[in-house]
Amino acid sequence: MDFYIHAATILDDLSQKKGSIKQLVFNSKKHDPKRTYALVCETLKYKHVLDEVIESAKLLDLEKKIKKNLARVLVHDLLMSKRGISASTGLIKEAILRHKTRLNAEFVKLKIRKRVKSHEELALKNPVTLPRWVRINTVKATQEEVIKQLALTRVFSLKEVGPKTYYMDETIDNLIALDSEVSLVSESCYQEGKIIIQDKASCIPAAILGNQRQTKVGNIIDGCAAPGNKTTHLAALFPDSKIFAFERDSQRVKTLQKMVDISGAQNVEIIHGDFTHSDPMDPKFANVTHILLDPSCSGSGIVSRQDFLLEDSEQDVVEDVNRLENLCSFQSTILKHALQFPESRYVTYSTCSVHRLENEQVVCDVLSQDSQWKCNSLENTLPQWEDRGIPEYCTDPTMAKSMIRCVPGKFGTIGFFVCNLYHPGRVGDLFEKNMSSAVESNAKRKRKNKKMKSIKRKKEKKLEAADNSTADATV
Ligand SMILES: C[S@@+](CC[C@H](N)C(=O)[O-])C[C@H]1O[C@@H](n2cnc3c(N)ncnc32)[C@H](O)[C@@H]1O
Repeated sequence: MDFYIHAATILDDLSQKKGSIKQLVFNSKKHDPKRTYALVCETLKYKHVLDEVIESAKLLDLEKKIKKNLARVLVHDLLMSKRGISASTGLIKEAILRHKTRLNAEFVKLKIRKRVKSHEELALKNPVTLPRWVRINTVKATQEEVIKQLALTRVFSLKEVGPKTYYMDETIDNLIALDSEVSLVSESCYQEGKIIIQDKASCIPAAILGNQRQTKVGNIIDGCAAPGNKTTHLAALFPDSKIFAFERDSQRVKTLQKMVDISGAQNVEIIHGDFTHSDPMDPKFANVTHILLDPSCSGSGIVSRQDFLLEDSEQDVVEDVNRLENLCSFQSTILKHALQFPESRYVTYSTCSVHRLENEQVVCDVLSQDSQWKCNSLENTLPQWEDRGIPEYCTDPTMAKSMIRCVPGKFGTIGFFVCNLYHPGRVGDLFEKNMSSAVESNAKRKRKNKKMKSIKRKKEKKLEAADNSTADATV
């Protein structure tokens, strides 16, 4: 019975907003966490059904010693698990079993009322299902090869994606969306590194950096690299550059190495160490022109597959402000460091957080102390992406245009933030360039219009003259 009491305590803690399901289950070493996790999630999935059955059977009125969450987990297993309640006989189990017939009858009545045959049809459905985003690793394969190997048929909108179909993303090259339920781990093209499972939002930083080629492209730094999604993306986009991939955590370095090996990238040098301790003046980095910085963050943008199980009030776990402030200070330090490399021209800063403190605020704080770096233009920062930084969070609202926000669940992505920075002293002023090119094309258009008008006028004059001569002839 201890197992059920423990699962009920997790449900109590969830309603008191003490943490997420995963945190509460896996931080506590009690019992088998996987089994507890499964029972907690299943109970939440059927909470509305269980509550109705418990209420109709008057279980809590008749068994005053049993609390609501304990009743929920036990009734769940009694009615919905093939094994029933897996606990040795005792007072609590006996109390529930006394009402077995009544509980079963109420459950059958409810199914008839709801016109369903199986209890699975009564489960709460996840309203936010993200597709399975897959990046085709062009180091090893082409789109055509992968699509043929996975035997997929193309559909033309995200909504249409289902089993055995794919949607070709229009924002990021070589990115496809598959059915959210698809499992790819046993597919040979996954095992061979031809495809990389990577959320669309997470592909944006390397894609933006890949477009910054207005001046020379030298080597690249990925300051916070493991597990290596963005490193391998950079390796594919910049085959002629060396990618220096920093990772300070020894376990995660191993994962990074594995991912780089499987991706087939030959241009990555992994550096096991703290990026903030690297020396920007080291001759090794003298030719670094592009930097991708994706530091540790609160992860508040990550859409958990279980979030929908909690009511809004339970989900709203108050973020520890101290923790956010510490992260913000670390993120500012690491971004400041990234801006010190003497030849670097372009830096993207990204997080999978939705918090101002880790996003706009970090960028604004750092730029307020370094006048040499600026926010890049909208034209150079995926202009077609609708959701930008939040102007009210920026010291200068125009900065928000060089920022991208991905709203969790919208357009099939997790919550994400990217800012695109550049060094005008090394590449020239891109705003001025864009402005002058805009002025130039405006002037061109005016010249063209003038020319067209004068051609038209000449033609009209000719016609008039012809008309006049005809009229003359007729008179
Ligand atoms: C958000 S994850 C990076 C994810 C990665 N960019 C990807 O797309 O797969 C942050 C990583 O940075 C590492 N990290 C944090 N601080 C670091 C530092 N000062 N130097 C190097 N690595 C650091 C963490 O250990 C973690 O692996």
